Amino acid sequence: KSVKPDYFNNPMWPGEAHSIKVEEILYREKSDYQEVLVFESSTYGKVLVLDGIVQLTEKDECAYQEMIVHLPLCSIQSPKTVLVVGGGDGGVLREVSRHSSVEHIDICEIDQMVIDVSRKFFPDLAVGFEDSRVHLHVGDAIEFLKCAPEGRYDAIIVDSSDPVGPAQELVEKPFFDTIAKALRPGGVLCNMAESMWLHTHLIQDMISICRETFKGSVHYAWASVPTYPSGVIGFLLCATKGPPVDFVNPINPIEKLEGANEHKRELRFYNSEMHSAAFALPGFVKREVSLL
Ligand SMILES: NCCCCCc1nc2ccccc2[nH]1
Repeated sequence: KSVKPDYFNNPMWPGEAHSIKVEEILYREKSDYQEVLVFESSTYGKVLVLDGIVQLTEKDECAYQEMIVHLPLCSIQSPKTVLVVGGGDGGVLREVSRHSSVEHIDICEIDQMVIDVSRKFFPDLAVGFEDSRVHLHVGDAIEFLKCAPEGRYDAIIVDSSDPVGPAQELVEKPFFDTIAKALRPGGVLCNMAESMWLHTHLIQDMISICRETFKGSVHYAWASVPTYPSGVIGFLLCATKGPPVDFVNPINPIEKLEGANEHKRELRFYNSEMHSAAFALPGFVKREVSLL
């Protein structure tokens, strides 16, 4: 008899499970790293699921992709070299390419299957790979960053899956050390930083590591993503020692960027007001997560 999976027994959000109505399974294979699933939902468009965890849906991916990219890139004057860790669906690349000051984009994604699946089922995200500034490296970001030249990047964006299994190392101190080394002085890091409703301990751990590693500033922002557990996702923003970075008031507002809103599809979530508002935190977060 088939054993019903215990939906409530999962490491990231024990005791809760989320359901989206499936109209049709479009793809389901195991890569060398994870199970890759794509299905047509009845109300959120196509959905990408890795090892049972929703990574994105066509309806609300804009919130995550736009915020994780423009929160860092609009916080520095003229970003030129950018590294994307993960992000194999291409959505982050689509957003980075809105910035005409950017000259070189490296992306390091470990799973070729995610790239292939995105190209086939999520053309509006995979369009990011078509930009001539993009240089794709399929492999482990831990190794990639160990070999990265010192001070190479203005911005590094870590679009990882959850720190369970292979991505666990992406929230540990050695990895943050390699990131700090690869960033120029006053360079910025933005990485996915879980949910303030569910993971304040993990967020605190990450902030403590980052405060040690990035002598500059460390900030926490968040956005509403309805198909993520608890309905929100957080972002950790760090700046290396150097010209001070004001994350809350964008020095390089997207509204002033020529062509940022036309090509690739207009912005659907991010703007400078959402940027500043994203750093406003509830009382319980201020108490549980010390950002000083
Ligand atoms: N590259 C996609 C990043 C999101 C992965 C899935 C996910 N969704 C989340 C919601 C709350 C906390 C952690 C989460 N992790």
